[in-house]
Amino acid sequence: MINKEHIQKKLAQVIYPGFTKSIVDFGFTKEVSVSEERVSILLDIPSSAPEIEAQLREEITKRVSFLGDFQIDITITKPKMPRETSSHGKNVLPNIQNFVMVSSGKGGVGKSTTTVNLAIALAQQGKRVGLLDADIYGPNIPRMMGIEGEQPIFLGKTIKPILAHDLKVMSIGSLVEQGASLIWKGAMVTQAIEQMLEDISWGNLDVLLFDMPPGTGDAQLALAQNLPVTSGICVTTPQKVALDDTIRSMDMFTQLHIPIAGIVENMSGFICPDSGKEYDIFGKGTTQPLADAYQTEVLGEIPIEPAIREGGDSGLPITVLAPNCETSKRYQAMARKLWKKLLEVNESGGVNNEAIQPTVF
Ligand SMILES: Nc1ncnc2c1ncn2[C@@H]1O[C@H](COP(=O)(O)OP(=O)(O)OP(=O)(O)O)[C@@H](O)[C@H]1O
Repeated sequence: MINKEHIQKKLAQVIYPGFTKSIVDFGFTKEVSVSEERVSILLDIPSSAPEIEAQLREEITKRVSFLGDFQIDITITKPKMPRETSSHGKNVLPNIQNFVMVSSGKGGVGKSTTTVNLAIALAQQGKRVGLLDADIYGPNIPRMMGIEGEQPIFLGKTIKPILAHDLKVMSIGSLVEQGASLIWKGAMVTQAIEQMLEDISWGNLDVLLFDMPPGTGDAQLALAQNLPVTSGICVTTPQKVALDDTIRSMDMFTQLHIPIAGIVENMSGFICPDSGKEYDIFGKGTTQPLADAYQTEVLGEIPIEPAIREGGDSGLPITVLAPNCETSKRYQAMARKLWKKLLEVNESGGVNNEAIQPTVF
């Protein structure tokens, strides 16, 4: 007679579509019950895509029916499909359900580090994630993701993103000659962003994150004009001198009609690796009043941690190298908050970028 453990073993062989981990490793199997002639399985998955549900049903039925002749009831709960009308205006990437713009008021605050770890945390939670490095003035995502020097594959006119740590990744750094983009201004930036959006074949994704150049410039405007950006995140550090730049960044989201998901306070305190004690080096908790002023939240406080820098330099981000450490848990919590916000934006009617389209004289 088969029991729950037999079924669990079979479910542990079912790989979640598009990933390398199983539905059991992801924690998507919520209940398994077995009676004489019936097996009931309850799954809770993070994707609303019908093809994922269909693939899972087929794969589970195939594996479990191998154990004997009984009825298999599979219940799958999933987030609601975003309404077709949830976004209005121009959208050049309709196969992607959500777009997240990660910005910072100034350079060097840890914007790329945050984007990479947040994207990985979302993928670890079973989302189909893409990461586009649109930082034309300092594209460093390839190094951080361990794909430096890897050449993108061209399929006719389109470019295939590179797969790394369960993400689809593409960087402007992989597409233009080193240093060439440093002198781009105005229309050239707009053109480059538009070209990148058109040429990369992402396939179906739950979310695409953009690592933007620091500041509030042409790249941000070009992106928001071409896609209904579901949410914006501002990365900052706790020093008071960063405040004005952060305000500019938040105002930009408002002007571009981008719903703000929240602020990330990076380099917030220092956790001593020897004692585990936390010290305030640049300060800590200073961004909460700003979040309140913009009626948003602090998505997370990430401490200064040597492993974060080492992870960035070696191509093994901390969320991959040490997924259970305190900092990785904070990135995980941040990913959950972001996902909740994206669902809320879609539920409440989505985003409209019509008002920011270029005016034709
Ligand atoms: N919390 C942290 N603890 C330790 N090091 C960090 C932390 N956050 C970022 N760093 C390191 O700081 C440096 C700058 O980070 P990063 O490149 O992410 O910043 P950025 O804001 O994207 O910069 P840019 O403006 O050049 O794009 C990197 O070496 C990174 O590894």
